[in-house]
Amino acid sequence: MAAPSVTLGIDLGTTSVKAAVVEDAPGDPSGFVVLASCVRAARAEVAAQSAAAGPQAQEQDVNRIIQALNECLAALPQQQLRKVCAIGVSGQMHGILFWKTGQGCEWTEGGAAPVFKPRAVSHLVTWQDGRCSSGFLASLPQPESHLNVATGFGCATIFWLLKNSPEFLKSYDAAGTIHDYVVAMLCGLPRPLMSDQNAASWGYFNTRSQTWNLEILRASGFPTHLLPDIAEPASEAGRTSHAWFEIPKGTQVGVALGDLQASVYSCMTKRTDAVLNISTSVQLAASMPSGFQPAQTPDPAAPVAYFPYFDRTYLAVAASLNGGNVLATFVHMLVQWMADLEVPILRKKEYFEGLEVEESTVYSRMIQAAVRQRDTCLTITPTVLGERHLPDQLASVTRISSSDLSLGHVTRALCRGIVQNLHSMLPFQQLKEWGVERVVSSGSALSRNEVLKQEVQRAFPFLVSFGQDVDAAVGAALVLLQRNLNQKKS
Ligand SMILES: Nc1ncnc2c1ncn2[C@@H]1O[C@H](COP(=O)(O)OP(=O)(O)OP(=O)(O)O)[C@@H](O)[C@H]1O
Ligand SMILES: O=C(CO)[C@@H](O)[C@H](O)[C@H](O)[C@H](O)CO
Repeated sequence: MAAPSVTLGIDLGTTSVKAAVVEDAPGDPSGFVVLASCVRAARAEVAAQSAAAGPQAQEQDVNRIIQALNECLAALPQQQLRKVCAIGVSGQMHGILFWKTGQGCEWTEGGAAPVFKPRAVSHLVTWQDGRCSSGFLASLPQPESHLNVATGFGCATIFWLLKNSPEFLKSYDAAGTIHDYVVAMLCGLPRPLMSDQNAASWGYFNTRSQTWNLEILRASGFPTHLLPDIAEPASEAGRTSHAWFEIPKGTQVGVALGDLQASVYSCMTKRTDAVLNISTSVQLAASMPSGFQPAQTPDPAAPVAYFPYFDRTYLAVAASLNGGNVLATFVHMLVQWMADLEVPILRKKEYFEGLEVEESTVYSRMIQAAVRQRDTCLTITPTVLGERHLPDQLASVTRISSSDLSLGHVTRALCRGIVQNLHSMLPFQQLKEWGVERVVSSGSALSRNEVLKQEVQRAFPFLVSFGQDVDAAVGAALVLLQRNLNQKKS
């Protein structure tokens, strides 16, 4: 049998959903070609289901995420989808949604294309959720894991719901990340499967033994039946239970990856590469030598964490919570100010409190202004979400002089601040000590922002090569493609 070579990759990000159709190309230097790709904004933010979650809550409507996914699939060339033999999925890590087994979705096959729609599902409580205060986290049992537990991690969210909304939890009997949910729905899985990459991102998971901390969790009354079964990342989760767009029923679907690992996989070609991804958040990752094992107890103050990669290897990662989302917050603030001041400009597509504003126009004007403003003394520490190792250190602006207040100055200072904040977490010189020779970058917040690119070039003591904006989707496809090719060879 021919190895499946046309593979669909999907990345369910915080801001956008991306899809890419990738084919094996032995003649190409990279070994593959991207036949087609598509990105759609999810615009999924919603008010929290529980009022007790407070203003720090961050939830997304799963219907809107799946709608963006459907729009992506509909926009891809249907004749290429017909050739898809395998589907790899990745997405925003740490977050959690709940559903009722057997009722998580409904398939409609009568319309233009067969699709599934979410049914008995909760909102997705995302990795940006801030409902678990430092005090609440300190009250939780100590995990038996090298990774600490932070707000926005699936298990912390379950603990919070157990305390504040126990009735809500009783309405559901399955849980997963958004990408685990999509895999479970595509295959009609009775119980969701989760890779160690995503399990580690929920907390209370031991990567060495590949098991959840069941005893510790049970002793605290945690509903352990909500924890998914563990399986190798990109191993076969199942086969599509229905035709999906033009993708045939019975197509192989891989166990979902974390978006961090998928982005890294798409562009780390050598062990001496480090990967810088700037999308909604930022990650700077370098691979640890095989055999490396992180210390078995978490260090809550450490800005660098070790995330499981493939084949029991680890990535050393500075995962900053403050990346493109900081620029997005600034854009929302400007738009809100324009609405408050009733400035009748930029009337086009998006509604904001009655005023229609095209956000992409705001992005392009502020980026152009900062391209012209090549330097600034204005200093912005952009940590509006805090950091996992410093949750209470919020953003600040210093060295404000009356000559440095233009849009160009502020945008340049914001972009510089994002890069400097990352540098404070993992000094770039450290990469050299780890043997890194080159930095490859990914993420659309970077690929679409010339000023951010300039600041990256300025700060890194390396050549930085810039990638495309659908990297995690390409990575999700590639892992599966290469796994299938290797299985064919062996
Ligand atoms: N028109 C634009 N021009 C430049 N940058 C933009 C524009 N629109 C959004 N952005 C930036 O892109 C970021 C989102 O990037 P991206 O679409 O890669 O996110 P994502 O893949 O959903 O994120 P993640 O993978 O972290 O979940 C926004 O936070 C914002 O900073
Ligand atoms: O940015 C994300 C989602 O859009 C996250 O999944 C990050 O990848 C994650 O927070 C981080 O990289 C690891 O903690």
